[in-house]
Amino acid sequence: MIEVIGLTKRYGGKTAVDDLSFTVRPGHVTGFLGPNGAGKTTTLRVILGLDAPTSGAATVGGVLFGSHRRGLHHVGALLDAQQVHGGRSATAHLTALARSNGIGRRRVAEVLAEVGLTDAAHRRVGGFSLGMKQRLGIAAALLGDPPVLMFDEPINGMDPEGVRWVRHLFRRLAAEGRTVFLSSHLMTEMEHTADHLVVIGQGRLIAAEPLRVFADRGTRRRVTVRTPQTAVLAAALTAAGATVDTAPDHLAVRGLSAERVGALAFTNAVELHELTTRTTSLEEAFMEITAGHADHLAGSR
Ligand SMILES: Nc1ncnc2c1ncn2[C@@H]1O[C@H](COP(=O)(O)OP(=O)(O)OP(=O)(O)O)[C@@H](O)[C@H]1O
Repeated sequence: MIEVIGLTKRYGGKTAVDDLSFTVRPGHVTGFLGPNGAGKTTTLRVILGLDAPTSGAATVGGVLFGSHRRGLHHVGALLDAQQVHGGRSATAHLTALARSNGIGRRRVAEVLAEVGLTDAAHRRVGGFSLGMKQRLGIAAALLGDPPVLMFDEPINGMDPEGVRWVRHLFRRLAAEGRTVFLSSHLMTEMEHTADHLVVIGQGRLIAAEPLRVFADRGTRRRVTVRTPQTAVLAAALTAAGATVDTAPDHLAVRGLSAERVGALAFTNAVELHELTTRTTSLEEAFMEITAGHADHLAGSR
C-alpha cells in the first residue's frame, strides 16, 4: 500500500505538488493520471525518497521508503527507462543492481526471461530501443519480487505487442496481491490496464476512485441533430431545458433524450436529416474534468 498524506513539493516559487493525499491499495492496477506537468513524476520521486517533500509525507507499507535497507525487496520502480549505462549489457546492469540488494544471479536470468529479453541479455544496453529499455527497467523493478511496483509512463516507446504484454503483466502482478501504480498522461493507456485511478491536475487531487466511477462521472450523452431549420429547433429545445450548441447544419444537444428531441422536432414541424445519440469517451471525460480543474486553479492563483 502507498499512502500520500498532505504532500506539497515546491521548487523555488513553483508548486509542483499541492497538498496531495491519496492511497494506492494492493490487488489493483491503479493509474496515476494527469496532463503534462501535473506533478506525477514529482510525486513518484517523493514516494521513492529521491526528493524530500516541502511538507506532508509519503509512505510505502506504512513506513518512509528511505528506511528500507534493501529497497528492491519492498518497492520496484521504473522512473526513466533511458537512465541506464549504455556500455553495460542487460545482464551486467541487473547483476549490479541485484548484488547491491543481496539478490542472487539466478533471479537476474528469471526477470530477463519474464520481460522477454533473454536473447538480448548480453547485448549492450546502448543499442536497445526505448521499448527494450522499458522492458529492462521493468525487469529491474521485479528483481526483488516486491509487493509494491511503480512505473512512470511505462508504455512509452512500446510497440502494440509490447503494450499488450505489459498490460497483461501489470494485471497479473496486481492479481498476485501486489500494489501496482502506473503514471500516464493518456487516459487511453489506462482504459484497458487500470481498475482504479488517481487523477491530478496542477499538483492537486481531482479524483481517486474506481475507473468505472470516474467514467460515469464524466460520461455524458449528447444528441446530434442535423436539420436545415437549426434556429427553430434550437429555440424549441432550449425552451424545453436543453443545452444546445449550434453549428450551420446541425445541433449538439445535452440534457434531452433523442426521443424528446424527435418529439419536439415533430411538434414544431422541423425536418430532420439525422438524429443520433453519442456517449463521450473516457478520454473526453478525462480531458473535460482535468481542463475544468486547471481553469479553476488558474483563476484562484
Ligand atoms: N527539479 C525541478 N525544478 C523545478 N521545477 C520542477 C522540477 N521538477 C519538476 N518541476 C516542475 O513541477 C511541475 C510538475 O512536474 P512533474 O514532472 O512532476 O509533472 P508530470 O505530471 O510528471 O508531467 P509529465 O507528464 O510532463 O512528466 C512542472 O511544472 C515542472 O516543470
